[in-house]
Amino acid sequence: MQDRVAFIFDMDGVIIDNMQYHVDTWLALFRDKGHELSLDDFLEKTAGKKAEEVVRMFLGESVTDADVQKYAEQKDFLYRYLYRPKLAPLAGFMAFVEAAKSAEILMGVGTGGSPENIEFVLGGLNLKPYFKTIVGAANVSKGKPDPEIYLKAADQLGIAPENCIVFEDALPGLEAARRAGMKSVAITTSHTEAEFAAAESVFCIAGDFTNLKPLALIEESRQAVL
Ligand SMILES: O=P(O)(O)OC[C@H]1O[C@@H](O)[C@H](O)[C@@H](O)[C@@H]1O
Repeated sequence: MQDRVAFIFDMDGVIIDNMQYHVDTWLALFRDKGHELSLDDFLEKTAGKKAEEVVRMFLGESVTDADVQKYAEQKDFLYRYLYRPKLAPLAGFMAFVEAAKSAEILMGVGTGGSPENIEFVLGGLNLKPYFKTIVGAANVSKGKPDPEIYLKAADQLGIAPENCIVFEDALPGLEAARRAGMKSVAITTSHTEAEFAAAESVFCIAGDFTNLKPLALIEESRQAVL
């Protein structure tokens, strides 16, 4: 009998297409603090990190812990305010998780998002019942590309890392999956297909979930030699 497989979904950029809102609100926050950032690679540097890590990355160690917390909350409040009217699952996602549920595939979420942002997305879209575990920024000491988020999710699902398939849109997230020993499906909401060329854990690239079928994907991951 073949080992049981689990799906672990990144949240932002995979379950919903919102990463531009995170970028815009981060840049607004830093502008407000006197730092005009116009980095092409902002997303690559920050996606999937804990918000506190992102604040420290650009404002340094001189900021107090209380201010780091306050700035992260200000940015996330603005993000939720701006993104709320657009809140919707990525195309095909609902049918995909319904099919995975019918096939009794265990599912979890591994995100760098805060508890408030997780509730906003997964609570707001009534998605929480699909997931046996939801690991977020508050549950780990390090955000992506550290593998801690994905390893913790695998552990809570009770599935060995090599039998977990990660769904990711961000390069640090794919690196986290690789370091966790997991294969990945790359979703092109934040990057082009070409930008995933060096991502070693990726066995499948898709724009959204419309053409993805859970059991076919598991078969494809088993055949993939990475
Ligand atoms: O893509 P993930 O892991 O769901 O990460 C979401 C996080 O990604 C980071 O880039 C943002 O700065 C956070 O604010 C956001 O919550």
